[in-house]
Amino acid sequence: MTESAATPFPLSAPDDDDFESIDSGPDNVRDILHDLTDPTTGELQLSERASLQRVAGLSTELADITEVEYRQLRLERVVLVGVWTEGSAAQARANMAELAALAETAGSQVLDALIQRRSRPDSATYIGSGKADELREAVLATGADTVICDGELTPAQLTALEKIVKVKVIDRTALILDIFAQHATSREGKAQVSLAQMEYMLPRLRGWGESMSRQAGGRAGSNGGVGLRGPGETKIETDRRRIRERMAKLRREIREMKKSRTVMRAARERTGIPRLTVVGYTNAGKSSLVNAMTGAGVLVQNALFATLDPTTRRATLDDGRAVVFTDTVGFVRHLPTQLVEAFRSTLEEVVDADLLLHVVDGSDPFPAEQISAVRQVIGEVVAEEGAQPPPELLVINKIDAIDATRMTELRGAFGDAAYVSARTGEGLPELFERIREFIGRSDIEMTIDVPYTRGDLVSRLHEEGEVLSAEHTADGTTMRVRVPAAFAGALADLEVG
Ligand SMILES: Nc1nc2c(ncn2[C@@H]2O[C@H](COP(=O)(O)OP(=O)(O)OP(=O)(O)O)[C@@H](O)[C@H]2O)c(=O)[nH]1
Ligand SMILES: [Mg+2]
Repeated sequence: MTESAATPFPLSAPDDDDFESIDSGPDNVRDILHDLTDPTTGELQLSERASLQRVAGLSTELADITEVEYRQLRLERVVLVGVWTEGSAAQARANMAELAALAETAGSQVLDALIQRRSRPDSATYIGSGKADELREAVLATGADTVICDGELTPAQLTALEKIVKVKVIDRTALILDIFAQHATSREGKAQVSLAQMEYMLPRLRGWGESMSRQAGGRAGSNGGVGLRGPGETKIETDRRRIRERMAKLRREIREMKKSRTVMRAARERTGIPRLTVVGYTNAGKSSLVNAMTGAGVLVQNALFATLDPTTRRATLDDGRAVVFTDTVGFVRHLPTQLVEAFRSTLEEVVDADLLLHVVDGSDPFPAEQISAVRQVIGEVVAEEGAQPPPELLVINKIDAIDATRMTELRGAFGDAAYVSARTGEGLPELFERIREFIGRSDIEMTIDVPYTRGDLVSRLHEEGEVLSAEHTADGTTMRVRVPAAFAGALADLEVG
């Protein structure tokens, strides 16, 4: 066994100050990784490189195999591979279709997809070794430059599989991180994604580091101490330390950004305007629904994770009452834990909501799976915050795209849901009615005397509550109102009788 072949990640020496000027953002992760992997300076002992050249059209891609995950990876021509451990064949196919959609969202062209049925992923190579040879065939036949596995692989599995297929192998986690890196727009979002990427990268650096130090030890005849250690190991130690430092800095920055967002949120809370947070699986139509309900220009795209930063929009219900909608990042099966962690502060919007509108793509073949994936993430976030989950209203969207039979099935499965089409507007009045009903539940009816000097209160009453009757007197207006409990407290002084 050639140890050198197990080293797909040569680490070269970037100058110390390369790390100083990095500011938050996926670009910088890219820079760091580029620095770490500059193929012109490092110990490129990858014997496979020679064999790669046999692959037509790949000669310009040679540098890529030695580069790490993320942006500098050209995810252009990919073969997908999955291990099907449970569920029906249709579900397994749907999972692969989702992986294909994710890959395309990241900018790749999917050339082929292979699934292996087995009770659990192979501990050494994820798919069995026979299948790995087949995968190699598929890579050769299609001229793919990357293999994407539908799962989270250990660093050792990635390395072992890469050795067999001889092109870059990445896993679902790296793919999702990549998409998030491309889509993050706010400073906070970018910082969070960078942090998640580094968290993902760190143990993988270690994995490669270990294989390199073994190799160096072998060459030196033993683990010969300082003078005889391989250059790779020392380098990796430095790199890891720098990445840790960078992560600590990012964490501090994120904490600061979070503070200012908390202030903004507290201001919103004080108004007492009901907060509706729109959650759901990626591509379910959350942003479309927010647009349809508020007329706001929220980004809609037939792409996964189009929305990464929560957007808040105000809308007015039929009775004149104001509500605030927050559109959130979509969820997906096996959302990488690094990302759940990174987006925890953003997902706090979820915990704080008065009502969750859980949007579901009614045209998806397995809506129940999407629903449980979303609920699982919400459950984690809520548990972490030590809070109670807010009440949830299921909203089955895209009913324009399904036939009557499907509709009946859905109604059978999710009887209590609201059925809408953000596209055609069908069902939206009923949805508004459901929201109104919900919001009205905690209302308190009272009669108050509002002095003429309190014009501000009158507009607030219309916005946050309902004015049932108003009668003008010499000093002001006597009003019968229905208001949220929080607001009722502030009106106690004015209450009549
Ligand atoms: N047929 C149909 N398509 C819809 C409907 N609502 C949304 N879509 C489409 O579904 C795709 C995703 O819509 P978005 O609103 O971006 O979905 P999202 O849930 O915000 O997605 P992410 O932000 O990526 O998680 C777009 O192509 C929309 O045009 C609908 O009611 N009917
Ligand atoms: Mg969206």
